[in-house]
Amino acid sequence: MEALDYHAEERRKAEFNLDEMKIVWAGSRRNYELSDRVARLVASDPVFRKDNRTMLTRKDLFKDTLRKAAHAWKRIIDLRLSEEEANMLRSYVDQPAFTDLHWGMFIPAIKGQGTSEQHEKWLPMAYKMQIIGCYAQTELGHGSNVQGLETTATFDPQTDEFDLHSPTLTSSKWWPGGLGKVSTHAVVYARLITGGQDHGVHGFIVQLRGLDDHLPLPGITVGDIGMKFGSGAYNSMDNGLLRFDHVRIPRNQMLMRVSQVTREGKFVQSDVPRQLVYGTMVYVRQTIVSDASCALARAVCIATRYSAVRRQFGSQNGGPEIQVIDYKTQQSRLFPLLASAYAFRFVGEWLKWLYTDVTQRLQANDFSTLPEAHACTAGLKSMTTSVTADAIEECRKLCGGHGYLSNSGLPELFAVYIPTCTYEGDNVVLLLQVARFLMKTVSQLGSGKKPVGTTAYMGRAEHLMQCRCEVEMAQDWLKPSTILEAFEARAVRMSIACAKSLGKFSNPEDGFAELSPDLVEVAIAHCQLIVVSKFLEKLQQDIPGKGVKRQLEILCNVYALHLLHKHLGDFVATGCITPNQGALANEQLRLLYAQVRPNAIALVDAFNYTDHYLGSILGCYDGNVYQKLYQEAWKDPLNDTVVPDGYLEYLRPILKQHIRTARL
Ligand SMILES: CCCCC/C=C\C/C=C\C/C=C\C/C=C\CCCC(=O)SCCNC(=O)CCNC(=O)[C@H](O)C(C)(C)COP(=O)(O)OP(=O)(O)OC[C@H]1O[C@@H](n2cnc3c(N)ncnc32)[C@H](O)[C@@H]1OP(=O)(O)O
Ligand SMILES: Cc1cc2nc3c(=O)[nH]c(=O)nc-3n(C[C@H](O)[C@H](O)[C@H](O)COP(=O)(O)OP(=O)(O)OC[C@H]3O[C@@H](n4cnc5c(N)ncnc54)[C@H](O)[C@@H]3O)c2cc1C
Repeated sequence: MEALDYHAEERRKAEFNLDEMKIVWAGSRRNYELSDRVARLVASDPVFRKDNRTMLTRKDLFKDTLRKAAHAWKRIIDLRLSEEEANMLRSYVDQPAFTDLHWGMFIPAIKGQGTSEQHEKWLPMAYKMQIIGCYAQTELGHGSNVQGLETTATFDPQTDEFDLHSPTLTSSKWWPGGLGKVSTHAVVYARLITGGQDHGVHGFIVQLRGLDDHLPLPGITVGDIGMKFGSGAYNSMDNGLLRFDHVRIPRNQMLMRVSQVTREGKFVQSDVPRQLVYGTMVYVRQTIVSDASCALARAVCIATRYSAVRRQFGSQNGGPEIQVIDYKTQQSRLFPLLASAYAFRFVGEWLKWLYTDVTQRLQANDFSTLPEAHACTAGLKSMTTSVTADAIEECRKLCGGHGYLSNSGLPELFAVYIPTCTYEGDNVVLLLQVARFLMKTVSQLGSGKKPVGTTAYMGRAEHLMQCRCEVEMAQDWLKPSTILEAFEARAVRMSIACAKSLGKFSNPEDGFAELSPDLVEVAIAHCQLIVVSKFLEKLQQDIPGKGVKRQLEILCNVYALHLLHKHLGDFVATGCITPNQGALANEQLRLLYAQVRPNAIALVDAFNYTDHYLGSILGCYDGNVYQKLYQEAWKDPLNDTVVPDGYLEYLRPILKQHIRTARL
């Protein structure tokens, strides 16, 4: 008998080839097949069960994380999975763990900042997980201001060692994931001091725990920093604290690609830019952008499927009520998020390409594209995570009361996701980095230096400062060149206006501080332009499959026009469009929502998420929401007994007292 599918009718409405869309979402047929296979592997393995996660105590949750990580490692070895498949497997296990930091930061830090001898020594052990590492940069007193870190690494020429020390309480390392209970090693960021001179922050490989007994080595104090936001969620991670009391490490454990310390204690700065010490952050920021599309897609999948099942009001002649997805307000809140998920997917793909390109150039000692790579990763990390965090909460509201239930999957997704707005660079701090980059680009416009890459549009500032939007009818907003020019003109006009205001200050740094809220808006406008332009570029590609390209065009227009509507103030105030053209964009947006509507369920099916990964009753593939909610309620431990524990001690006396009082 065929399984019941409450979404069958919705699925029939789709106007495009779903299989081809799945391939577009995955990036290629190969990626799709790999990811599909690995997702099913995880979903069918009882060790990776996660439906009881939010009920566990911290200790049980942590042990469960260790168990899953060990089991994942066993599967990776047994099935001889490639590095790519192993990464997919860990992400489908969907439980933050020390392994994220080991593979995601410790190894990349050694790869990016270590010399070839250091690679040979450390990487094989790390790849086999004979050592487990973390990334220990942030301290109790400083996270954003990396140059303000206080831990010291003082070179002792007598012994050819560094002496690592935590001179103050605020110099205690605080937050590194995997540090609290697991890591045997860390890349520690500390101020390098030779011959009494401070050379700024550098990375050092430091062993923290014994490889036989797991006990902290002498001079090391290490532990977990405590419970974090929400239940389950990021509490599976042992974010840690760490103090050094004159811990000695050999000289060759300083990561020496960027600068070296010789046997005599001489500091040598190579011609590699010192910013490469920050290289691991650039790498992780790039991965965070792709992860944002996954998290956003997950929330949107849940809210879309549930919105098609949920009915409220409007029954006619005893017929069914209206599906809430048919309310225009629901569509105007949901469909831009659906479009954003696709937009972030494509910009994530492009950013991966940019990162690969900059890495290849760095290997060939070409550092020219590093500033742009930094600005793009910082800006897009900031923009996509802020949007996604807000979107998860919006999706919860789109699911009404049931969205607040833990088994909707949304509360835990929110709790696990929101720290992305803070870690790997606070989002505002990162946008200010983008703004600095933009102001520098504007200041060089007159110098004959042609802006390239994502700032190439600034080279057409003269035209963009005075161009007029030619939209006369709603459908004129469907022209890609019209959309692009509006976004370019808005970004350049906001940048130049800010640069002019900055010029009024005698001290540019004072100006930058004073105007920082405006500068953040400039950075956002620039990042939105990047996302819109990369979506439009994607549509230039040959995209096979019936109706697939058409759907993507609709989503791209929804993405761009909803931003235009949301930031209408910017577009009108800078004179890029008139208020009437803004109204036409909104009119077009409504028409686009109607075109998305019949395809909405298929567009979230294209994410190809298993029910296991989604972890949501409201988002389950078959849409059998009510029955599952009802069954699930009875599984709650509170329902193990009919009369709750504590009744005799606390409830009964009150109830009885009430009777006595009533009798008085
Ligand atoms: C749900 C399941 C999840 C599963 C995930 C699975 C896998 C994912 C894989 C990996 C992810 C792994 C784990 C994820 C989880 C948690 C990880 C969290 C880890 C952390 O959380 S780890 C700590 C991160 N902590 C920060 O993120 C600190 C932020 N703070 C900074 O980053 C800097 O401190 C800054 C930039 C604010 C100021 O720094 P500053 O004061 O020294 O610099 P200043 O402003 O003076 O700039 C001087 C010149 O350097 C240029 N410049 C700056 N940065 C550059 C860079 N990165 N590259 C190239 N150039 C750069 C400038 O553009 C300028 O250039 P110019 O001179 O040309 O203008
Ligand atoms: C879950 C989680 C995991 C983490 N994992 C790791 C890890 O593995 N390794 C590691 O080293 N670190 C880790 N961190 C630390 C993280 O990288 C830092 O918390 C982050 O970089 C933000 O720095 P901060 O805490 O100093 O924030 P602060 O800089 O103190 O931010 C506080 C406020 O000040 C504002 N602010 C700060 N500077 C400026 C400025 N110049 N201009 C305007 N506003 C400003 C910010 O916008 C923010 O609103 C983790 C953090 C979390 C939450």
